[in-house]
Order: sequence, then structure tokens, then C-alpha cells
Amino acid sequence: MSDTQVSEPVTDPAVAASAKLPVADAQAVKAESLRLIRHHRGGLIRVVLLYVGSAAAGLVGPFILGQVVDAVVAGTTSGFIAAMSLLMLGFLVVQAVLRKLAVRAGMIFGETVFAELREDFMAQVTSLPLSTVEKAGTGDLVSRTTNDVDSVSHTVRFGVPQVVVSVVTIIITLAAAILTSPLLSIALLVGVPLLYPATRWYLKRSSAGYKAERESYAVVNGSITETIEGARTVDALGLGGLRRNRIDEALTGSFAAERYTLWLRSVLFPAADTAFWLPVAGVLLWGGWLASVDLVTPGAVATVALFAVRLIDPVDLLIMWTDEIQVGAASLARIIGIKNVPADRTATDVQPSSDDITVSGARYAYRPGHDVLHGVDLQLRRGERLAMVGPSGAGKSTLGRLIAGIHPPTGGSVTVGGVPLVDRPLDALRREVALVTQEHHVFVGSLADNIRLGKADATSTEIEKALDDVGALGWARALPEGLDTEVGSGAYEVTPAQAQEVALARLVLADPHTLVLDEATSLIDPQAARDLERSLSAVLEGRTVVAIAHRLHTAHDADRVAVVENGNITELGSHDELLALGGSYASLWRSWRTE
Ligand SMILES: Nc1ncnc2c1ncn2[C@@H]1O[C@H](COP(=O)(O)OP(=O)(O)OP(=O)(O)O)[C@@H](O)[C@H]1O
Repeated sequence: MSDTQVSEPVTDPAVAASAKLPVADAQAVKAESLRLIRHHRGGLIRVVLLYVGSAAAGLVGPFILGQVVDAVVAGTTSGFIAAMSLLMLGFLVVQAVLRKLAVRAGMIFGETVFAELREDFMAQVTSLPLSTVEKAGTGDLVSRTTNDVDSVSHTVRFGVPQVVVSVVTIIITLAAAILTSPLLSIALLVGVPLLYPATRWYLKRSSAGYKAERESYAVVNGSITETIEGARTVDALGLGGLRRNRIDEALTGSFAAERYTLWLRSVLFPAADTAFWLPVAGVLLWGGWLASVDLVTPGAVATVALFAVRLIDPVDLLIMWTDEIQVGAASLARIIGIKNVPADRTATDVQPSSDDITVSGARYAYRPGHDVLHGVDLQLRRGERLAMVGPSGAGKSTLGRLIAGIHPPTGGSVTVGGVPLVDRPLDALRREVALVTQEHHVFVGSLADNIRLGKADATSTEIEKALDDVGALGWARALPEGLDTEVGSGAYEVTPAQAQEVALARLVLADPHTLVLDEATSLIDPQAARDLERSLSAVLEGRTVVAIAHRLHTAHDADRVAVVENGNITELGSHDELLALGGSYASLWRSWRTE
């Protein structure tokens, strides 16, 4: 046990840290733990029975030793002592075999429970609403999927079996001591007045302390990953000092949180260490006196004193694991807290009657009470190209995300063939409408696997055709291992333009009837933009397209133009119609032409 002494920190970091994603409360953690235990009851019973057998076999040693002491006091033969020694040896072997089986069963139990927990967690994380993931930032989620999962894994794999073995050993040892001599066993309790309040004091504070510790790791993770992800911006704007300060602040918070829990341990551990040896001394003193007045035999004193020594390890393990289990429980609260994120949609199996997308009375608020769309109506015509124009912050991207089914509207509806987009199962929805942004992530894996994300069962011929459609087959084949080349972070780095073509090839495979383009070509150089536009027009062919236009020539070429102002569509018609109307679009167009 650690005996590091530190002074009480000034602030309780439990109050200082806060999580963005929900954290489950103690009751939910208890309910989830009980559910897991019930679900894996068979495995747990096997572990307990094997440990009971092993602990019982281990107690025979001190009992026989007591018998030998009494026999020696009464006068015995060396044959008796040899027989008893052989018997003890036999039970030691039984104990070792049962213990090995118990450890194995415990490991299997831990791995099975943890596998279920991890699978559930991954399923929940991957189906979190996109808006929640965007709001929460990467740090918290990354910390939950790494630190917290590691900590729960450690607790479930090692902690639960250790707690089981400790509890079983303590109960059986106490029972055996009472059977040997109830009067003598009273001395086993002398450590309790010290151990009980110290443990209680500790447990009252440790849960919040460990929770804050975990949360502070999330803050550290967040500040570091943000700095790495934005390294170019940090460098370009000379934000190094600011970022260093932010990381320093996060580390200071984490240091305070760790210092707090260390302080808790530094109070508990010395108290516990003292409390362990008190019963041994108590049994010897109390037993010595009882034996001197013939109330117990010297053999019984020897047996119970040995039992008192045998209690030290399991009680120590139990306290140590109570400590670790607090850490595990804090992590489990953060893992199952993900379940408390309300779903932003419930899929139904109602089939759309057509490919027509209708927006009626759609409202949207990122924060309750602050609508950024105020009852938008729009009927998309099949196969048309509609350009959305308007001032910055007017709500074009938000409307685009509603039309792509990314966000459910907070009022009104957005439907495909009469069915709300958000009622469609996600995999079906992505074959109907897709959002194309300038963010094109290339995942670690082969190029072919990256394209296959658009359609899981695509054949190699389909993948090659998709690449060919977007004009990317040439460079893809020229890669060191062709389409099997590993790409993504740490592997072959494709250029931003190639990454966009990969994204477009995915779209070709997914084959949605409607596309929402948001700033798809604005960040790359003009030559690359022209190449991409060629690829894009192949992808757009035959589909309904909503383009959020930043350059007015997109609007000029579109079938219809929607002018978005202050969260509403204020003008809707062809380029010529809107020019003739002489409203906002006409003045935008005139000012753009004269620039
Ligand atoms: N994730 C978000 N959280 C909170 N508010 C947001 C978020 N995204 C956008 N907004 C707000 O919603 C409003 C509409 O933004 P939106 O991005 O839809 O406008 P836009 O017309 O696409 O602008 P731009 O052309 O600059 O992209 C703005 O006031 C913006 O500040």
C-alpha cells in the first residue's frame, strides 16, 4: 500500500470539473452492474464456488496446526505429527489446484462481461446523434473510449474476481475462527473501530474525487487533441502561447484532481495497515490469557492467530479494490452515461411513396428558444438543380443539413415521399439523400475499403467504375499497391483533391437520388476546383441537387434559386425570374457583376 503523505488540497476538484456528455448517476451504475451480474450469473457462480473450495482447503492448514499444538501439549507420537503434515500437504495441493481453476474461471468471467460492455458501448457511440458529437467535442468522447474503457476493463477483468475471492475468504475464515472458538474470535474485531471509520470517511469522498479525476483527463485530452488537429492554425496565427496556457490550465486541473485522490489514499492506507495487525496482537494477548485460565487450548490460540494473519491479505485486497472499483465505477458512469443522450430520431419501416423531398414549416434551433430557421417551405422538383444563396449566417447550411436529414427539424417537417427523413433508418436514408461538404475523411484502411463505405457489398468492378466516374481511376491504379494501398493517417497520404474524389466515389456507390452540396469546392485551388467540378458533374447527373452557392455563377447555372435571409426563403425562382423581380437576388447579382 502507498503511504505517501500529502496535505489536504484547498479545493475539491469534483466541483471544478464538468462533463459535456451525460454521466450516469450512482443508481444507474448499480443497476447496470446488477444487470451484467444477472446476465452472467452462471459464470459468477462457478467463480464463487471454486474460490469457496480453494479458501476452505486453505483453512485446513491452520486448523491441523492447532490440533498438532494441542497433541504436542498432551504428548504425542512423531507418527501422528508426520501424518498430520502429510494431510496438510494434501490440502495445500487441493487449494492450489482449485485456485488455479478459480483464477481461470474469473478471467473468463471478466473477459465475457467486458466484451459485452464494450460492444454495447461501441454500438451506442457510433449511433450518437451527429449534433451531440459536434457539441461535445472530441476530447470527452476520446477519453471515454480510451481511458474509461481501459479503467472499466481493468476493474472487470481483475477487480471483480479479486473482490469475490476476498469476500469469500473473509467470510469463510471468520466462520472457521468462530467454529474454533467464539470467545477467542472476539479479538478479531479489535481492528474494526479503526478500519470502519477510516474506510467510511474515504468512500464518502472517493467517488466524486475519482469522477473529477476522469473528467480532468478528458479536459487534458481535449486541449491536446484540439491543438494537434489545429496545428496549422496555431502556427499560422501564432497561438502557441495561448494553447500552451490552455494545456497548462488543463494539467493544473488534472494535477489538483489527482492530488485530491492521493490525499484520500494517504489517510486511508496507514489507518488500514495498523488495523490489519491489531487482531493478530489481540488474539495472541487475549488468547494467551484465556489459555492461562484454561478457557481455550493453546492449539486454538495458534489456529485463530493464524486465521487472523490469513485475514490480512483479503481485507487489504478488498480495500485496495474498493478504491480501484471507485475508479472503475466513475468510468462506468461515464460509459453508460452515453445511453442518456436522447436519440434524435426513431427509425420506422414506413416506405417513402416517391423520391420527392418537401420542406414544410421547418424550424430549427441549435439552442432552445433561438430559432435560426423560421418556418421554411420548399418543394424540391425531381432532378432539378436548386441553388441557395444569401448572406452569411442566414441559415443556408442549417437548411441544407435539414434537407439531408442530419438534424431533425425542431418544428414543421422535412419529408421524402411523405415520410419524415429522420424516420428513415440511417443506412436507407444515406441511399436517398447525402450531404457533400468539404470535410472528406479518409479512414485508415485500403483505398478500396474507403470507397466501399458507400456500399458495403460493392464488388471490385463497381468500385473501379465509381472511381472512373469521378475521374480518379488513373491515380488510384498508379498507387504503390493500386486499390489495395493502405491510405489514411500513418499510411499513404492522399492529396485533399484526391480525398474529395474518394468521397465522391463513395457517393456514386451509395447512389442517393438527392444531394446537398455545401461549399464543396471552395477550399481547393482553382485548377483542382475545375477538375473536381468535372468529377462532381458526373456524380450530379440525373440527381436532384441542392447547392449552397458561394459563387453566384452556380446560381446562374441552376434551374432555380432560393434566397435565404434571416432563416426564411424570401425569393424563389429561376435566375431570370429573380432578376426580373428586382429584389435581393437582383441586387446581389448586380453587385457581383460589377465587382
Ligand atoms: N453548431 C451551431 N451551434 C449554434 N449555432 C449555430 C451552429 N451552426 C450555425 N449556427 C447559427 O445558426 C445561424 C445560421 O447559420 P448557418 O451556418 O446555417 O448560416 P449560413 O447561411 O450557412 O452561413 P454561411 O454562409 O456563413 O455558412 C447563424 O446564426 C449561426 O451562428
